[in-house]
Order: sequence, then C-alpha cells, then structure tokens
Amino acid sequence: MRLESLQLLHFRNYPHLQLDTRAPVNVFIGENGQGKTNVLEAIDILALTKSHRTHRLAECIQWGEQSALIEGRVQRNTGSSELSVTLTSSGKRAAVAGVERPRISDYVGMLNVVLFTPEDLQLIKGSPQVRRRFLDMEIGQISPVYLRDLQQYVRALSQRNQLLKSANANPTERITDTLDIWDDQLARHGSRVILRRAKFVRTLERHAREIHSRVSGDREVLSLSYAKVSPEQTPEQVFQMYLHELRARRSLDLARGMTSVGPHRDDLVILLNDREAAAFASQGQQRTAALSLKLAEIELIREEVGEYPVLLLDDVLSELDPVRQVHLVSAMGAQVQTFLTTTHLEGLGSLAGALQVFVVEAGQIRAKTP
Ligand SMILES: Nc1ncnc2c1ncn2[C@@H]1O[C@H](COP(=O)(O)OP(=O)(O)OP(=O)(O)O)[C@@H](O)[C@H]1O
Repeated sequence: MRLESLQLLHFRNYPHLQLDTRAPVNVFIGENGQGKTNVLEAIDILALTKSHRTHRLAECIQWGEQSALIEGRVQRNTGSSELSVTLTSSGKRAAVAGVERPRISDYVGMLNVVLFTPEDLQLIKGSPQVRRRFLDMEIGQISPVYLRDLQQYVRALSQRNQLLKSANANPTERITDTLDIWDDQLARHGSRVILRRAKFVRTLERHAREIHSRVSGDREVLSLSYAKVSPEQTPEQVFQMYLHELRARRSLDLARGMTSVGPHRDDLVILLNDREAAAFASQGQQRTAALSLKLAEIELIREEVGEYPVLLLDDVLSELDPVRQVHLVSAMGAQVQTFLTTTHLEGLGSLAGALQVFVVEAGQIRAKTP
C-alpha cells in the first residue's frame, strides 16, 4: 500500500503542509529540531490514531491553535481512500472519506505502518511495558477484534483494581461475590488477549528467525515466547488457566490492592541461541534482534492483510552499522513504501531512482528536484 498524499493543518510546527508522497522512498532531510519527526508522527497518528511520542495527543496541536488536522490518501490493492484524524483538546476523531468512525477499531487498519525509531533498539533491553506496547500496536492494526478485547480487558482490570483497593482500605467490606464477577470478566477478555498475542508471537517468530539468521550470518537462532501459552490451546483452556491464576493470587492481590497477573504484566521473551537476549546479548546482537523483529513485522503484516505496510524510519539508519544498514535498506523501496528522516543521505545510494527528497526547515518543506 502507499500513502500518496499528506496534508497537515496546525500540526506541531506546521501551520499548513501539503505533500505529494507517491514516491517509493520519501526522505525528509534537515537540521535538528526543524520538523522531520513531526511528519512521521503525523503519519503514525493517521494510521493508528496514536502517537509513539506522547499519550497526550493535544500536545500535537500547534501552540495557540484549537485543533489539528491530518489528512492522507491511501492507495491499496482494493482501491484508494481518504483518511483524516482531527485532534482537539477534548479528544480525537477519525474519518474515512469524511465520514466519522466513532469506534477507533473500525478505523485502525485502513493504513498499516511499521515504525522504527532509535527507541525500538531498546525493544530487547527495555522494560516489559515496551514489549507489551509493541505487541498491542502491531496486533491492533491487523485485528480490530483485538483492540476491542484489549479495551474491555483494561476496563475490567480498572474495576477489579478499584474493588481491591476499597477492600484493602476497608477490610470488613464483603466483596467476594463482586470479585468473582470481575475475575470472570477479566479472565474472559484477558484470555482472548493472551491467545491472540501468543498466535501473533508464533507467526512473528517464524519471520524473525529467518531474517535474523540472514542478518547474523547464520550464527544466531532467535526464538520468541509469550506467557507460557501455546497458540494451539483453546480459548476455554486459556480462560480456565487465567481464572485459576486469579483465584490463586486473590489474597496477594487483596493485600496489594492491585491485580498481579494477566496480560498487563506478561512479557515477550526474546532468546538468542536459547539464552535470554536481555540478559546475555551484546549491544550489537540486541540491535540485530530488534532489526529482525521490525523487518519480521513487515512480512507479518503482508501475510495478514495481503499487502506490504508503509515503513516509517525515524533517524534510525545512522544508529546502525553498515552491515545492518544494508539489510534495512534492502527492505525499502520497490514493494515497501518508506518514509525516513535523516540529517544526511549517506547509505541511500542504492535507492537513487526511487527517492523523493524533501528539505525540512522550520515547519516548511520543499521538494528537492533531482
Ligand atoms: N505543539 C507544537 N506547536 C508548535 N511547534 C511544536 C509543537 N511541538 C513541537 N514543536 C516544535 O517542533 C520542532 C521539533 O520537530 P521535530 O521533533 O520533528 O524535529 P526533527 O527535525 O525531527 O529534529 P531531530 O533531528 O532533532 O530529531 C521543535 O522546534 C518544536 O519546538
């Protein structure tokens, strides 16, 4: 798929921007702080209605303005569509061809993106939260059902935690019956989230393993596992297992006033040659593993949705050594439309014919003619 045009209104440091982005590789070049990342952030929001930089989308509205608008035309095998996301201080609205989609899960997936930032190099070493977010963002864009299950899970979790806290503050309160109901709700939604993540991780592993073996020169085998759940288990089995764990930890949860087990605590475990990469892999090995996971995501989305996603690379080339750069660059262009930010064009020579270079300067962009 391709993002053919992008329009911004009062987004970050862009009062107004209109870009023709039909080229296979769109490069945004400029000094620091000029607005390169802002463009990728806008595309990320257009795709996912979320920003990788902030949870508070209102921060993206240009200072002094009331709202921001991101619009883009997406060309897919099935046809083209006009997408838009409006940000205001009170929330966000997403629309297709001008018609609002009140449920975000009915919007996400119209434009698929894989974003790779220097922070993604922390995927291996970072906290479990980073990896959970990675899973949620990626599964969310290929499965609207997953997004709904996750939302319902988060709601049930917050209710259960409130109940635990109030019981903790007031030990004489009888809450067993109510807690039984919330345990059931939590296990119902949570088991769907767990099973979907386990399935995603299994497919991701298949792609990542092959890519990693290539990038590491056949020296390393990458394996992934998630929450000790096998994708072959039935929903009922996972439900019973999770419910059992919730019951087993009930007194602990009551004492702590919070839920100690479930998808909000699970981790994606990444192994290199059967050893946990976070603990044992060198910096370089961790970078290779992160790169393999990102490239695997591209393949996985193609498998799931039938065409390649758009790749967004935020200042990541300069973070990789020449060997890893070559692997990343070889994924770009012909089939995978790519948007990247950089301060120099080094390393992109092989893509010369596919490049459209945009020069970014203080919230203004001009297309550089070859
Ligand atoms: N809400 C906003 N309104 C107006 N300007 C903003 C807003 N948010 C951020 N900016 C401005 O956007 C600029 C940063 O843009 P961006 O992060 O895209 O830079 P960059 O070109 O990617 O830089 P670097 O190469 O350092 O990453 C800063 O000058 C900042 O002041």
